[in-house]
Amino acid sequence: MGVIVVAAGFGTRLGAGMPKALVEIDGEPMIVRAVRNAAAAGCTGTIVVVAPDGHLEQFAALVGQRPIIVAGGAERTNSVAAGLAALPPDIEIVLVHDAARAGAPPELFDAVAQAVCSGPDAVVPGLPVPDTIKYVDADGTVTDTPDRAFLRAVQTPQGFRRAALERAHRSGRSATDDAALVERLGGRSVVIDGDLRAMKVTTRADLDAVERLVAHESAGPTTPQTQRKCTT
Ligand SMILES: Nc1ccn([C@@H]2O[C@H](COP(=O)(O)OP(=O)(O)OP(=O)(O)O)[C@@H](O)[C@H]2O)c(=O)n1
Ligand SMILES: C[C@](O)(CO)[C@H](O)COP(=O)(O)O
Repeated sequence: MGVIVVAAGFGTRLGAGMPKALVEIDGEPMIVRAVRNAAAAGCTGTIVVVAPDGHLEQFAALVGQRPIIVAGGAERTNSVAAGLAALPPDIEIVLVHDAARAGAPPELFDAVAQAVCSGPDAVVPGLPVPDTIKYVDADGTVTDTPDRAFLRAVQTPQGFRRAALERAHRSGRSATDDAALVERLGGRSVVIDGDLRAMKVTTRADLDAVERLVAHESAGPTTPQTQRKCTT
């Protein structure tokens, strides 16, 4: 299995004055934490890190020898495509992960990989949505209130049959997640249980929340970060 860790965004909404993947959580850059968690999953073979153009050497020094490092593009979709192009040809299952979700644990990578092996084109971890969601039109008039029992807030890593992901990227479309590209071409995409630790750092408030989550975890019993067995 290959894992593409997209880390080429600049983190405008966080406003840290550096690429977001270099911002530290508990004293460790997000890219280091994300790659360590991906590498600890038993199913992981090749790792590709997609870094901001102009920062490749800096990222290579942080993540060590194992990952392949490539430059990203203007949009997240372009960065995923760059990572996909760098994967060795024999890899058939691909996970796409945001460095901004650095706390996603190794067991989530393995759960996604195993679910892909059971048949669908795309597998997405997701959590129930606690708020009531409204569809609104341009002037704010509510056009619908979907039943939240059928809604999930989706995370990464998202897993794919490589052929389905490549086909989706060849469509030339853009989307905020890769599964949507697969779904638009009629691919079967399924949601499995997500994990709170995979929350995304977008704003300063998110970074503070993740720091609190990590502090809370390190105060309790720890999960050993040993190499896990892959059953796919
Ligand atoms: N051109 C881009 C844009 C985003 N990403 C990556 O996609 C993930 C999710 O994107 P987001 O959280 O929106 O990150 P940024 O684009 O950095 O944030 P912002 O929109 O605030 O600038 C991040 O790990 C980010 O590094 C990427 O590799 N290439
Ligand atoms: C892929 C993603 O993390 C799933 O929730 C999300 O869609 C990324 O969106 P962003 O706007 O690039 O943060």
